[in-house]
Amino acid sequence: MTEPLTPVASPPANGLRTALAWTHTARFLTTAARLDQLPTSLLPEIAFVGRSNAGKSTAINTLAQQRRLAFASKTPGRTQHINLFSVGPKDAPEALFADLPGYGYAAVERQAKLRWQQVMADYLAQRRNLAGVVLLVDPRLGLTDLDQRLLDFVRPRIAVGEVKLMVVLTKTDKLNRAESTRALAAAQEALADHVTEDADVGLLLFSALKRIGVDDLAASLREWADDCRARWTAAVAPAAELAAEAGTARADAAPTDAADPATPPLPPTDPAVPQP
Ligand SMILES: Nc1nc2c(ncn2[C@@H]2O[C@H](COP(=O)(O)OP(=O)(O)OP(=O)(O)O)[C@@H](O)[C@H]2O)c(=O)[nH]1
Ligand SMILES: [Mg+2]
Repeated sequence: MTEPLTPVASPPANGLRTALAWTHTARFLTTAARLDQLPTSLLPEIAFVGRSNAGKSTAINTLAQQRRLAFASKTPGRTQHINLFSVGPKDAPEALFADLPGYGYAAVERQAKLRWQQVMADYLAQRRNLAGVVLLVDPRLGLTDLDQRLLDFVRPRIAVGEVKLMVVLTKTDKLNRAESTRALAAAQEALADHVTEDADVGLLLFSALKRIGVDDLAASLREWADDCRARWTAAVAPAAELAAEAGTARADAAPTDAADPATPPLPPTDPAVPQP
């Protein structure tokens, strides 16, 4: 039986504090204009996606408790690269956040739109260490066709639980209680298709301005990262034992994004190292 989609529940207060302390460690790692320019990483990566101006960069800044870590702006289309941030101890990062360019901004010329659509499609379908997608949605617009098309790129990975999904309704400071309730119900309905037995799909009311949902989002992202690392370690441990028994080295086994995306990534044994 498929569980109905309910808004995420808050974990205990001490868990929230440690999760926020964890997201506060976010720092810039690198930027890339194309998928093949992104460093291969063995760390769980969490992508922030959504329409232009939805509040992706602001959400990252709020989680990081920094004003200008990710470049937020009133002008839509500001983020034009994939920007990566590492999270966790400096000498042993535990996850990456990826701020992706927004879509749906009318003034972007057609060629640029098509190019970015391809980058996003490739990223969502092929990025091997992708652990979760945070889809930021302006509740006054709801989930649009573009949002659904974006989700379609990653739908098979969400359906089997390989990639988790959190839909964050942003700027709820602009809504009254009744509007928030309606927005939640509409999003639940729009997401119904993605809720399968194995999928991990969450829904959250959020405001960077009023700090609504910030703690809960931090807690979910931390849990995703921990869960992913544990799963990857468990998946690889038997293979590593066999390899050790057979005396084979595993140094050449690092995942690449060109490889079969269905194969689970290897566990993060090393911090993310940008590669040329
Ligand atoms: N009232 C309110 N405004 C917000 C909130 N979050 C973001 N904004 C504003 O929305 C605008 C867009 O925010 P960004 O974070 O730059 O949006 P983005 O999704 O990164 O946009 P692109 O980089 O163009 O894709 C800025 O003016 C933010 O100040 C919020 O929670 N409440
Ligand atoms: Mg941005």
